[in-house]
Amino acid sequence: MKTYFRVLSYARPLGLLAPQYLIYVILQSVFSVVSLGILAPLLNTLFKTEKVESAAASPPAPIDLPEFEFRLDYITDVFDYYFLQYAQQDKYEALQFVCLVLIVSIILANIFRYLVEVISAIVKANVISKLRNTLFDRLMNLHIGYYTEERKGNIMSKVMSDVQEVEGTVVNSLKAVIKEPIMIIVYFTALFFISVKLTLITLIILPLSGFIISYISIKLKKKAKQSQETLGKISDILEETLGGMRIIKAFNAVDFSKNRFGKQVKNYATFNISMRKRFALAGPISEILGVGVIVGIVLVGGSMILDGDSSLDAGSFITFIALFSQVLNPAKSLAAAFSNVQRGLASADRIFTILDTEPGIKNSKDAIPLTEFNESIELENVSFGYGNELVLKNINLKVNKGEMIALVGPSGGGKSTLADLIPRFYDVKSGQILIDGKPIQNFKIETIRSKMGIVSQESILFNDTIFNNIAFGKPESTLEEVQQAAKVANAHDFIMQIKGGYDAIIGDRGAKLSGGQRQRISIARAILKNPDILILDEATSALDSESEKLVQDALSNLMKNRTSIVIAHRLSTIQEADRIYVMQDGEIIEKGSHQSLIKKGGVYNKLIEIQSVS
Ligand SMILES: Nc1ncnc2c1ncn2[C@@H]1O[C@H](COP(=O)(O)OP(=O)(O)OP(=O)(O)O)[C@@H](O)[C@H]1O
Repeated sequence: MKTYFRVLSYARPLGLLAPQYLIYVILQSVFSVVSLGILAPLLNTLFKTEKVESAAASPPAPIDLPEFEFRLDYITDVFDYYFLQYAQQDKYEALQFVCLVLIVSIILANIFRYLVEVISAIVKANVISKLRNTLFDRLMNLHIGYYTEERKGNIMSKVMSDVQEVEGTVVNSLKAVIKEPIMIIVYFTALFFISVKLTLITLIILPLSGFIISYISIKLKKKAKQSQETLGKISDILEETLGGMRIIKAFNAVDFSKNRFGKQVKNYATFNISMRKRFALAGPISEILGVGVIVGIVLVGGSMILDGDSSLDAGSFITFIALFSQVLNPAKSLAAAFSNVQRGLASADRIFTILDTEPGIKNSKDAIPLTEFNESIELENVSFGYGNELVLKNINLKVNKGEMIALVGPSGGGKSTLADLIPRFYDVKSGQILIDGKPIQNFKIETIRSKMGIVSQESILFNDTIFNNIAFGKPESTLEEVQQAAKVANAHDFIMQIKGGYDAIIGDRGAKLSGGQRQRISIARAILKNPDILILDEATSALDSESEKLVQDALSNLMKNRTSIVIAHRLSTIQEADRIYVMQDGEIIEKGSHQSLIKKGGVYNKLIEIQSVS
């Protein structure tokens, strides 16, 4: 129930539509009832069983036009008045009169039905857009760690197919909460009006079918959840496979991938069939139960007529059955709406797990903007671990403004992790990071990041134009500015040779460019941003020597007059660094200039020896 109201809360700004919806639903049901209700006098006239004969239960139609009263009787009296006027003159005219009322009431009922549908469509579209946007906003605000823990495919399936499922919930819940109950109430009022006894009998039998249907729908929710989860796994595998197609083919892992995918598809099919089976049960069961109730009515009502019970004439009996068969539609639709809502709620629960995830890293309440970087960045006794195990232990490190420091050491030593702490992708477990002598938490995260440029090992490019990829951090840049940055990054010449130049689309993750070209585009992006502090995770992938030189020159241009923290894999590139920190197993084991570390003859010296041999 909580989930349900929460979904509906996304419709809140459309609250004004609610009264309209309510009015249209009432009018739709009233006109539907009227179109059937006029059957009784018509049948009685046609088959000459005058209503007047059953005078004990229903009074004869009044001769004068009745005065307005806010009562159901008033409407029937007005109708009876006109009907009698015609019937007394000519029965054909009475027939035409009834047909006219029938047509008008059916047209009106359908106009209101249309308006009801339009309102549900508006509410549905708005709720879904709002939910999807809120979900995306939340995903944008979550900390980086969330994405290493959660499966990407699962997140994607929540944003796409779960939201789609909730779409059904919105409409169905409007039906289940407002439309169908009103229809049922209006129909039952008419039924009571015709025969209290018969209506009471139906009221005893109907709840039984309701109970059976609700049992089925509760089971449905569980199945729906399992089915959506497997769908998440499918998109997970799909996303991974599409991203790694080259490797899959190179390693002849096509069959392995097919099996992995096929297994989940089979799981989904199994869950889905089982869910659909239950879903499909709701319709036939309610139909059978409904027919059962009608048979009961025919039996009881028929006996009443055969016994000469004066409270029911033939016309009213047939009208009763006709009306009751109509009441079954909203009742069935109510049951179906409930099972649909259950399916949607399973999806809504999954969506809300994302919305309820608090970002692990947030601005503190009194955080101030970091307007200028003037002195230094310092790590004091910093320890950090992704889980319980520490990946960084007691790190002390300082970069003064304008300096370049390098982090080197064996793979897995913790270099990238350390670099991730500075833009606050993660928070330290103990110790602290200081910017200009003040704890990093004092500053607003966005302002810290706006001072930093990050060039990662892997060039992260988007399937867009070269211009947009370079201007990514500064969308308001002019073409001249972008070109200038590209020139400094040694990228301008190759961009001009590509068909379309800066407007060329570079393919998924920059697939249409070479490795070196991709790197130079991401360097151009960092140059355009013109950050004070540069965090550079040097690419490990080997480039040919010409491309390597172009990239190195671009990087040197980028580092000029900036404070840089460079994670170096090729030690030849960092000999000019002010300080080199050698990291191993999460600790800084050596520190100093290139020359002093060589002299020391420790781990750094060994690394240099290994690299000069290879
Ligand atoms: N998201 C993560 N969750 C859990 N453990 C992680 C995560 N990222 C890295 N690690 C672990 O942290 C340790 C340090 O990794 P890190 O990537 O910082 O090393 P590195 O020195 O940069 O290595 P490389 O030179 O290979 O890039 C490794 O043992 C790694 O397995």
